[in-house]
Amino acid sequence: MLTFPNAKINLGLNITEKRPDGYHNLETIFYPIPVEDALEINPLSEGDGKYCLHQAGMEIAGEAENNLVVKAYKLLDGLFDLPPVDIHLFKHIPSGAGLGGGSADAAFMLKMLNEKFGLGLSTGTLEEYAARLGADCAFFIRNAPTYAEGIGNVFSPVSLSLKGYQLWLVKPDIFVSTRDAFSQIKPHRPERSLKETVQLPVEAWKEYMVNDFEKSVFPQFPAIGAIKEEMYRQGAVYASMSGSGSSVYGLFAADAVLPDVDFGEKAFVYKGKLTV
Ligand SMILES: C[C@](O)(CO)[C@H](O)COP(=O)(O)OP(=O)(O)OC[C@H]1O[C@@H](n2ccc(N)nc2=O)[C@H](O)[C@@H]1O
Ligand SMILES: Nc1ncnc2c1ncn2[C@@H]1O[C@H](COP(=O)(O)OP(=O)(O)OP(=O)(O)O)[C@@H](O)[C@H]1O
Repeated sequence: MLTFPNAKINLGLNITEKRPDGYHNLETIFYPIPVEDALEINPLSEGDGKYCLHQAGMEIAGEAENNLVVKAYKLLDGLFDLPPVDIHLFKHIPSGAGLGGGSADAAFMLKMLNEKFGLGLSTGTLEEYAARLGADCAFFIRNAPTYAEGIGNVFSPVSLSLKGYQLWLVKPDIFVSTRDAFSQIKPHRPERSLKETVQLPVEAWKEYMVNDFEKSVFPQFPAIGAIKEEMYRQGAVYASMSGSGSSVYGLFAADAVLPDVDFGEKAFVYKGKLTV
């Protein structure tokens, strides 16, 4: 069985307070985008292990047992004693990009195992299991535009469609540590909630919709801020960093012509139409 976990972007990201446990409460909107990994499971007949992970595409740091698709398998295996599986993961979504690629893989693995082995888990239960694997993971179960608060794990649906807009996404060859990015933030409540801001026309977002991480990340990595400026120079209706970076996206009108821009040899670049 084959599935295609997709990435997300953050539309706005307000970090509102630091919690006693060291984490931060925030509000953001997760929006699915058509940048995808490929993930396949087949019955595993050789050896006496319960899983075997084969990886291709972009490299992922860390051991196989720390891969979130393996963690997802182990979680359900612990509850349902699943048959052994052979896992193939083709990595196309850049990691450490604020695109939630690892979280997407984990959530899609849960959904695929549920279907393949007829576990009968409801969407709510899958979300609960996904949340154990990472705060962002649960979003990818429904995979629809979502307003998130708490530590990014308390969801409500948001009525919004960017279908038809062109997305230009650039992830430069720069690593931003999410933990460090959080540690440099002075949390505050925005003047108006993102829930209201997102209902404004997309043309007004530039003025009101903010990713709080930009304030600390751009001075440290000016090349990331420069990508956002380039997006606006090229006519973006709205541009922002996603999550804690380092990727930056621009939303462009359906008929805009997006030129070739050199963002560096190792930069990941995607251009395409939003489909939801
Ligand atoms: C900022 C977002 O990209 C928004 O989409 C995500 O919430 C970040 O999620 P992530 O990359 O999966 O991050 P995690 O691996 O959960 O957390 C990394 C580190 O960031 C800090 N962290 C994370 C989430 C949060 N709400 N408050 C925090 O302070 C913690 O120090 C944590 O140890
Ligand atoms: N299947 C996976 N794909 C990518 N990274 C994985 C995976 N499993 C575990 N990881 C680990 O998770 C880390 C973060 O990866 P991810 O692709 O989710 O990045 P991110 O863009 O920072 O996500 P976020 O939007 O949640 O900040 C990687 O550095 C890697 O060590």
